[in-house]
Amino acid sequence: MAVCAASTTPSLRSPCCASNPTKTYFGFSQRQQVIFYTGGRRSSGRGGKNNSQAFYCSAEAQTVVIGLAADSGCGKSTFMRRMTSVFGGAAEPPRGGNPDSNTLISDTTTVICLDDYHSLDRTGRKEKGVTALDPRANNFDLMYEQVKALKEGVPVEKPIYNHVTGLLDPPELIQPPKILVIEGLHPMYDPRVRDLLDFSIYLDISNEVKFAWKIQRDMAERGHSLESIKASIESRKPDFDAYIDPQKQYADAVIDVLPTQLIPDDNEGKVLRVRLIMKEGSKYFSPVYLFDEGSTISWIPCGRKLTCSYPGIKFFYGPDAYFSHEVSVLEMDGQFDKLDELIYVESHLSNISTKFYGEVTQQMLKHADFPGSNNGTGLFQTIIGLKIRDLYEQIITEKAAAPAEAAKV
Ligand SMILES: Nc1ncnc2c1ncn2[C@@H]1O[C@H](COP(=O)(O)OP(=O)(O)OP(=O)(O)O)[C@@H](O)[C@H]1O
Ligand SMILES: O=C(CO)[C@H](O)[C@H](O)COP(=O)(O)O
Repeated sequence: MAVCAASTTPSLRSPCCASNPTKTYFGFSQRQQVIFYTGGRRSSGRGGKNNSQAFYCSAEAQTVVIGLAADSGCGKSTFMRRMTSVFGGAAEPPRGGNPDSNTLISDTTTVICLDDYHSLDRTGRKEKGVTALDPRANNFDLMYEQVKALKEGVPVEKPIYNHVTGLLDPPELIQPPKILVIEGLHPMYDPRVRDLLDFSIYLDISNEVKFAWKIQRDMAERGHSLESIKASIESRKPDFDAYIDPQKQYADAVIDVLPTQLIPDDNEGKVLRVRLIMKEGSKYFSPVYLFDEGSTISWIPCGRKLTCSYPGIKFFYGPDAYFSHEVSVLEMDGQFDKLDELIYVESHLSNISTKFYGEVTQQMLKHADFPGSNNGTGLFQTIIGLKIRDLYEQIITEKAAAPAEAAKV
């Protein structure tokens, strides 16, 4: 069957669409299936009812879908910026659209924020006494339908949750990208959505570190008081524990961020111990390793090749079990003094899916101003970005080979 691919601009529509001229709607052919959303509204009050309608033709699966789960303020946006940068080109909100859109589009990737599937707006949640983390405040049916549609190459009209006003805004048109990233509180919560994911990541930020980051951002940058930050974290905790945290058991990779063990009783949260937990046995993802695959290794690289001031840097690598899954764990405790010396560490890591020697270091240097660039958060986010590129290329190569193989038979 010919692939009726939806392209980002009507003029670039694939020949099969062009040869089936029909009325266009919002700039794409009505022969394509479009999942419409009709629940958004600008006015205040209770959350709108979400409906969807499906139209016409089908398309073959073509979009690779990545899930990124984490609590609010835990580094999802920073991770996304690192990941999209691996594919080149800047990620920007949809051109000419809602200035408060949460979507980021680049040549290869589209990142949608799952906050857009809140079914209750801020007032609605307050009236019902539920947090945004509560599944009752989210429309999982629509999330499933729209992620499925995009994965199948079908554009959707996705709602927008406006973080400035706290309201549900009119929807925006999302075209199927090569790589769709769904980031937010619940990408792995609903089993139907989970099954659509080709790869999933969970950012597991320990309470101590989450608190330190919240203070840094919400107190220093947004003028919130210490008490209000504490109260906000406490009020979210029961729902976080019930609905968000359990998703980590489904992730292909978890970035676990903990206080350092190099400074006794550290409670500043500035020096971090970061663990990259990688599930074994995934078809398109083979874990990174240090020195020797499958061995257990402790490595202190400080010395002439890596400048390390107090408290130094310590790596660990080895096999482990995580929610009864076999995993490999790569850990880095401490921070780099000179980012360009990271090349020394990179040269001892294998399976990092780089295209040339030093690509990890180059990516890290490119974004030296991003939070976490001097520690394991930035390093592991960059490596996962490269692994996602590799996974995408494997899937695309396999799909391209499939018709040729079938023809041979
Ligand atoms: N690796 C890191 N090291 C230190 N601080 C970090 C790191 N990642 C994020 N932060 C801190 O957390 C804040 C939030 O980061 P970011 O905007 O990436 O998170 P988010 O999960 O997208 O947040 P939200 O969901 O609230 O938009 C940053 O402003 C920074 O203060
Ligand atoms: O947990 C969150 C995800 O980012 C937000 O708190 C949720 O989306 C509600 O947003 P707001 O606080 O702007 O009403």
